[in-house]
Amino acid sequence: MDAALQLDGVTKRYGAFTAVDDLSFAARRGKILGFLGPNGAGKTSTLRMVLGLAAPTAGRINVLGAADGRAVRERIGFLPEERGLYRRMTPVDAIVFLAGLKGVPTGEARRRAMTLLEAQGLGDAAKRQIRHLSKGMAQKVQLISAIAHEPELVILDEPFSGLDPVNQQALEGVIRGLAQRGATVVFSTHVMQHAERLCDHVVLLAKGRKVFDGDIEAAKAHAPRALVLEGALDEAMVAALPGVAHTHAEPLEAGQRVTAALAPGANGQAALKAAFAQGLDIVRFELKEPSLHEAFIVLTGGDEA
Ligand SMILES: Nc1ncnc2c1ncn2[C@@H]1O[C@H](COP(=O)(O)OP(=O)(O)OP(=O)(O)O)[C@@H](O)[C@H]1O
Repeated sequence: MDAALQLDGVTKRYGAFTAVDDLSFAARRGKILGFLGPNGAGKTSTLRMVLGLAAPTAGRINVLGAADGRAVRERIGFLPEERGLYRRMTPVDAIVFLAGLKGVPTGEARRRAMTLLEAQGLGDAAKRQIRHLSKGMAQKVQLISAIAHEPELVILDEPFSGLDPVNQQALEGVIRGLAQRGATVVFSTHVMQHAERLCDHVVLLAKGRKVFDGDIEAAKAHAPRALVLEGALDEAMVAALPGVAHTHAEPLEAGQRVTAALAPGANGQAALKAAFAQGLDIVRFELKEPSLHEAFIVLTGGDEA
C-alpha cells in the first residue's frame, strides 16, 4: 500500500450528532498531510479513531496495515491536543520512559533524547523537572517524546497551538525533518499558514464532512485571484475591466485601493493591460494569489478557520 493511512467512509456519531460524516482520504507514505478544519470540524474525533482511542460508527480505517493504531502503536508517534507530561520527571527521563514503552532500549533512548533536546535548544533544560519549564518548552519535550522511537507515522493534533512564532517555526523544521527521513506526517490545524508552508497534501473538513482533498495549488484555485490597484481611481471603471467579477474599494490618504476579484480562469495580465490602456490613474498595482486561508473560507462556505 502506497498509503500509510487510509480512511473509507468513516463516520462517527455521538448519539444523534454526527461529528465525522462519511470521511475518506489517504495519507501517502513519506509525505506531509494537513488535516484542516475550524474548531469542532471533527479532526480530533477522526485522529482518535485512527489511533484506536474511539471506534468508528461506520467505515473502515487502514493504518500501517491495521484496522486501528493499537496493533501498530510502536510504529506510530502521537501528540495529543491535550498536553501534559509527568511534571516531576525530567525531560530526559520522560522521553526515555515513553520511548521504552515503544520498545527502544534505555541507552539508545537516552542518546536520542539528548540529541533531540539539544537540537531544540533544550540541552540545558534536559535535567530540570518538567514543572519548572515554560509551556512552550514542555510542549517541545512532549513532541520529542512522541517521535523519539522514530515512528513511521507521526500524528500531531494541533501541534502549533500554544507555541510562540519562533517555536512554531522550529516545529515546522521538525516536521520537515521527519518527512525527509521518510516518515509520514499527519497534523491537524485550524491555522492555514502552517499548512500552506508545509503540506504536500491537505484535507479540509467542515462540520464533519470533507470539503476538499488535494494539493495546496488545487485548493487555492477555489479562491479568486485579485488585481489590486491604488491611485485616483473610479471603482466603476475597475469593475468594468475584462475578467473582473466584483470589486471592493478602501480609501487611502491619496486616492483609493480597489481590490478586483477575478472570475475563475480570468487572465489577470489582460485586466491590468486594459486598465493601463484605459488611462486609469494607477500608482501601484499587484496581481494577488489567494492564500490557503482565503481558499478555505470559500470551500467551507464562509465558516471561518
Ligand atoms: N465524546 C463526545 N461526545 C459528544 N460530542 C462530542 C464528543 N467528542 C466530540 N464531540 C463533538 O464533535 C464535534 C467534533 O469535535 P472534534 O473535537 O472532533 O473537532 P475538532 O475539529 O478536533 O475541533 P477542535 O479543534 O475544536 O478540537 C464537536 O461538535 C464536539 O463537540
